[in-house]
Amino acid sequence: MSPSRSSVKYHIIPTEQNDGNNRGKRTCPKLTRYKIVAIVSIFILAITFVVLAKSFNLYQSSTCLLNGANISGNKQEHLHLPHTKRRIPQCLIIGARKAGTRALLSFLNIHPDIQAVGRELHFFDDDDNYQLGYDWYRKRMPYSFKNQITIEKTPSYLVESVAPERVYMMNSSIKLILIVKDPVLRTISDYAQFRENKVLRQKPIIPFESLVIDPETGEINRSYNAVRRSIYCRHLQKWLRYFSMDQIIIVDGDKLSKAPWREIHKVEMFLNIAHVVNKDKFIFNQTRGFYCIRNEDQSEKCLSRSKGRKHPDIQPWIVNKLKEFFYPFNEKFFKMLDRRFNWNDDINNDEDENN
Ligand SMILES: Nc1ncnc2c1ncn2[C@@H]1O[C@H](COP(=O)(O)OS(=O)(=O)O)[C@@H](OP(=O)(O)O)[C@H]1O
Repeated sequence: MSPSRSSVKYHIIPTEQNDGNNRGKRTCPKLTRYKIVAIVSIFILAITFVVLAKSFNLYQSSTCLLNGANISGNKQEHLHLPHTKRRIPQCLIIGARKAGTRALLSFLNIHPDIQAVGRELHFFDDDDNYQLGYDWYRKRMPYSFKNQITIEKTPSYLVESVAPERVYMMNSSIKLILIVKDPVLRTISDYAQFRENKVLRQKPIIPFESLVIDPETGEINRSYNAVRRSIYCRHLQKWLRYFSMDQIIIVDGDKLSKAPWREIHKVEMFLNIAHVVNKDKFIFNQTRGFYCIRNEDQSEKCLSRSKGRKHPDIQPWIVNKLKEFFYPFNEKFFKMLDRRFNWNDDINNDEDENN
């Protein structure tokens, strides 16, 4: 006989939820609440840890860039770390063109207290750029911490007459770096660049002689830009109308090629920053004939191929003529600095300064 529906008895099986006093209520026992609090706390701690680790990592990688990987590029310019902002430079490399300005900037940029602008911004010498204002200029600076010095280099600032006053109006206490090399070598280097550009564009090459020698007088052509740029005393004079000599450091470009750490040490002192860029930071590259930056992994970072290019052979009589020509200007320059360079050492020139 099959049991009738009404006679079947169903028993409720007690469960955790519907058992005893707690029947029908969702409760959270004390232990579980603690568990939740603990899990949430661990989660928050983990997130904090990840955020901290990330910013530390970012800082490390930016230091790495500063420590050498950034010789010709300007990668860190785009790194916007917390507490950094773009600042108007507190220091400028004003020239001289072809004297080693790029090497100087790149080597200084190894220093953690320095942020260098990779590009030449031509702000103070180019009217169109200057019209764009300080904000345009500032926006082209790399991000920097408060304690870091921003440096910009544009070698034509040295020779463009408008530049000193404009720089002074922006910051009268700015620090200026002028790197110079033997004016004869500098003139030839200037020509070598001009010549290479012609070759690359497949344009006719004008010989050095026809540019540097005035065909009418047979003397040095003073209006040839490569010559004009090497008359350092004239350009420095214009800067000294606005700035005192203790705001300007003169770097020896010839020495910078041979032992960069020595010249950089002088600049570190001038900028009141610790001596960091020592000999260990460089490797001599035999093929290039120049020092390159030693990266942390011991690899080297050299300047681009446009630096240290082969110079054309210049006839000795032209070289001698150039030496004689620059002699009095060099003497004047040495007097202004109260310091001599060896550029005039092999010349017997009894003439008084006549320029
Ligand atoms: N370490 C290192 N590597 C390569 N080149 C070096 C270095 N140190 C100094 N120099 C010299 O720098 C010269 C180029 O000068 P600038 O950088 O001022 O040139 S520019 O005005 O920016 O075009 C360049 O001139 P050239 O040799 O005529 O090419 C070099 O002599």
